[in-house]
Amino acid sequence: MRPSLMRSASQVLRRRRGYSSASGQPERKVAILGAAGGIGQPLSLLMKLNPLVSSLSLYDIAGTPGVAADVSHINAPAQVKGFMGDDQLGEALEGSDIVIIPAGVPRKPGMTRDDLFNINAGIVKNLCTAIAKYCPNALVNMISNPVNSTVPIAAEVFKKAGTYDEKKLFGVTTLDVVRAKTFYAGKANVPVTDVNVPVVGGHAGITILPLFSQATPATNALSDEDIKALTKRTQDGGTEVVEAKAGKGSATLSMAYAGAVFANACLKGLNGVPDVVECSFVQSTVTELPFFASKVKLGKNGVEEVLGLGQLSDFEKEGLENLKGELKASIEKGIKFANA
Ligand SMILES: NC(=O)C1=CN([C@@H]2O[C@H](COP(=O)(O)OP(=O)(O)OC[C@H]3O[C@@H](n4cnc5c(N)ncnc54)[C@H](O)[C@@H]3O)[C@@H](O)[C@H]2O)C=CC1
Ligand SMILES: O=C([O-])CC(=O)C(=O)O
Repeated sequence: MRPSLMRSASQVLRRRRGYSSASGQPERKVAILGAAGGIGQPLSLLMKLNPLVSSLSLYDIAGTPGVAADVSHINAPAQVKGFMGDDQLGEALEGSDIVIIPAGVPRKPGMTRDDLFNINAGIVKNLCTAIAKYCPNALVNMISNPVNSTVPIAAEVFKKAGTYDEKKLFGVTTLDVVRAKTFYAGKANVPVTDVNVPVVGGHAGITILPLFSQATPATNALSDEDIKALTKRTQDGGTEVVEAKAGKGSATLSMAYAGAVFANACLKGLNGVPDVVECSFVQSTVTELPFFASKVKLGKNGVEEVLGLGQLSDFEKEGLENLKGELKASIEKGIKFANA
């Protein structure tokens, strides 16, 4: 066969198997729910730029035609489509490999993440009901706060629909890791791009537990007081941004970055790249709590393995015990809401 004919035959075969002819990567559809919001817009941009994405579906209750038209002009491979309103939610979701959810209201100064529960719990419940119907096999990346409750809500909705797979539901806590890395690098005076810090627990106040004793590159330049201050700054990172924005919302740009990092890790896992590990808030047996954030190995079906906590310092052991009460209450609040 002529080389050009051989090439086109293999392209047809790849397309039939769901492979993109151009890149040799599997076709991957990513949907973003809340795509016209403060996080949604820069996250849409970053996902359009991700070469692993072949189809990008941008859904919101308003504003998505403009965002989709804008992002679609970027000369990157992903095909972009905008969807607006309930009527178009099904089409937006159908065939999705990953659904990222940054839909809902953000904090204003003086509020806790739990103060968002009353509005965001209902939004997440409705969106997850649609996910169960239109793309029950998708990985779900939950960004909407309070994550400590919205993830259990999603799990309950999926259980009721008979579609729950604990390997496919993730609370996105990557921003805590991003912050811990940045703050550690600044204090330890090491190159930020080399830094790794696991962050475990949950995603609110003291439930955010960075494990600086496991940070790499290791340093002995930090005192116990330094570690305490770094821990507190990581736990209060969201509030630092909320206060600086003075009523105009919470972290959007750093969150879009973190959301894109986590979605990219999920895509790599789905595509069979080995040893992809990120921290995430998932169904867990690492502690006695039913959901917990820790390092997670990502694979072709989502969670391949929930990794343990490793060796903790006394300060971290104390932090772990102190966070359990609040985290348990937030999880139970979500479960109760979903079953009401
Ligand atoms: N997990 C994390 O680390 C972080 C989570 N967040 C959370 O992300 C959420 C979104 O934050 P922002 O983008 O700043 O808020 P935003 O208000 O700028 O955008 C939210 C978007 O959600 C949309 N929306 C509302 N109801 C919807 C529905 N039923 N279906 C689809 N879209 C809907 C709105 O139209 C809006 O475009 C908040 O709950 C915030 O607390 C924010 C930062 C970090
Ligand atoms: O603080 C907030 O409300 C938003 C958030 O979750 C974060 O920035 O970590």
